[in-house]
Amino acid sequence: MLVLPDDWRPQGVDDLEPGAWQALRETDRSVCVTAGAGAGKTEFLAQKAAYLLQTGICLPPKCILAISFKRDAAQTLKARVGKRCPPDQARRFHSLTFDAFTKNMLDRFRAAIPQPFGPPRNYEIGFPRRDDLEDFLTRSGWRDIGWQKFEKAIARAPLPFDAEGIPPAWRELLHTYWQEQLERPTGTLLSFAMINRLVDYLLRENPAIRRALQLTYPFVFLDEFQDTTYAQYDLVKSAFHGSDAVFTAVGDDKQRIMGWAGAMDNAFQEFASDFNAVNGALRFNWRSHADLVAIQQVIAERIDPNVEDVEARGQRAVDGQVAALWRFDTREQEAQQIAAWIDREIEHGILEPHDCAILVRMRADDVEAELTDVFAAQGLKIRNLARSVGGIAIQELLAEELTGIFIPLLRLGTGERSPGAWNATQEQLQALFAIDTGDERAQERLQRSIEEFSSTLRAAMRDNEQNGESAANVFQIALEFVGADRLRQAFPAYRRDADFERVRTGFITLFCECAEAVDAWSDALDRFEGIGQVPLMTIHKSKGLEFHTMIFFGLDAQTWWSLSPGRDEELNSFFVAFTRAMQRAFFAYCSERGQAIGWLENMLLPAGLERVDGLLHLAVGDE
Ligand SMILES: Nc1ncnc2c1ncn2[C@@H]1O[C@H](COP(=O)(O)OP(=O)(O)OP(=O)(O)O)[C@@H](O)[C@H]1O
Repeated sequence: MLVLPDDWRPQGVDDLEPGAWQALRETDRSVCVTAGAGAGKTEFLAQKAAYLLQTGICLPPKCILAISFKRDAAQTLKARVGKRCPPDQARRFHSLTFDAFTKNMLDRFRAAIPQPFGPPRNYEIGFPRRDDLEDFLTRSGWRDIGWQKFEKAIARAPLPFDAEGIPPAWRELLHTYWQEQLERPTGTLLSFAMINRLVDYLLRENPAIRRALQLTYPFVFLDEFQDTTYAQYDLVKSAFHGSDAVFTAVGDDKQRIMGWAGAMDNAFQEFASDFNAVNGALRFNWRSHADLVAIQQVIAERIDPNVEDVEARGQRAVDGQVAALWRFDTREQEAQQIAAWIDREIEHGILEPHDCAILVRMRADDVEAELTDVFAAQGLKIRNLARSVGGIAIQELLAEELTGIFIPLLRLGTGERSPGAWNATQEQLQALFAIDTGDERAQERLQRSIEEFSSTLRAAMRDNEQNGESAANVFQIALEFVGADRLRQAFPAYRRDADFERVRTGFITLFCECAEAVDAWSDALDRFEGIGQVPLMTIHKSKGLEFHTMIFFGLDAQTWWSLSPGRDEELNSFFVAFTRAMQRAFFAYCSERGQAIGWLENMLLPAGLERVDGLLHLAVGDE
């Protein structure tokens, strides 16, 4: 059932701000929306997708392509549209990361890439390190140019290097590098930067593929546009420039943290001029309350003295300090008192463990080792999202399609009532088995097969002792029910063996580990998802997330050595992390580890933050 555009209302939220309404109704020409942290950019894109699909402005078989930078951002967007639109509409919303989009294109149209650049089907994906590039440059007699400059040239130079402006000697160097990677005796090795160049070449050389892409996607969303690299932007232009595609680009210059990786200096201006886009702006912050927003603005002004005022829409739900600098004498004291503080907050019903994130500058594994026992003594469990399980980081694994399908599916076997898991399974399998929502008989058949599956799974979980072996077995039952082939066909990201195996192995590894650690299957699945655990992550990986309370851990001059004025991106990263807090943000450091960061204190103390020496008075339960 379609809705008239004038009758359409946002779903899941009461309303949108005026700027968002304007940008949502802009469906004939491209629009470029700038907005600060928590302004609801992701939410706005989800609402705009619902608007286009539910009003029929984007009618079948046309689809919307949404490109994000991070896997969790792409997943969040997809989930929000999935919640608001019936499956046959939600299926036409394709939310992918930039890398997933280019890799899908390569895997589908590899054969159309002109030789000698077309890679074989079984290429491997690699992340060349400094040593690899320096080794190549040394062998080629070009060491003096520096590996970083060469890395940039690989990422930027359009294939087949015949563009004006590329000097002949560079052409030869790049060509030799590509040939080496394509013809390695152990198999072709491509980086995502190279995949981008291949797809850009593919689109420039094949008007029919380009046209098909344009016909499929009359609407294209670009999330976190501030981090678009020159190479990614070239590819967007190769794919859509000159077409009727209507773009909606959203972003925030203050959250630009990928300059080191080649992000454009002035992405918004270039985009607005190339795609004749109108500008829009969002002024609200729905995430954080006014007291936190006031501090955010102090940091924002450091990044951009002309920053616009923001209207805080979050409601303050806590008493006492919402931000402070916590100073400790020793590391032991620091860990113990923070654990005691979190425990007390949980006891008072202010927090759930997973609402309180611990953010570190780097080396989350070391911090995990440092905190685990101290937290355990307090009855708390740390969930290190950066930890790798079977070759994939837990944070990445949790955002995988496979995880999204198998967690609710496995919950059906635990014997606990879970309408959420049942509905999620039904919706996902409906999409996976391509069942039409109007086909009642097919729906009934699906229902029956889910019932049969859940009783088989229940028996397997009930009749076997819960351990790693039985967990692997239970996962296998679920995989056979869904069908590995079907799954891999439905998700292009899993088509190559290596990609599917990496995720499958990661899932089994973590699931087995969780099954060993607790006694009930439902607890194992909760543990897998991080429910009831205190998340630990690096500030870089906090982008796009939000938490009730955040504790920046080890915020001393040594650990955060690079966070200094003049290092714009470090300040931007810090701003991104700080703006994840809905209610409170604390900065902890201890004298044993290093000095306080002077410039940070100089910025935050005048903004109203206090320095608190130790938290002992709080840990004993005093209010
Ligand atoms: N119109 C709205 N009404 C109420 N809540 C909203 C609205 N828009 C967004 N929110 C809520 O505000 C929070 C921030 O929204 P969202 O994640 O979309 O912001 P964002 O601009 O993408 O954030 P950031 O760039 O800081 O990651 C979320 O919890 C979201 O549910």
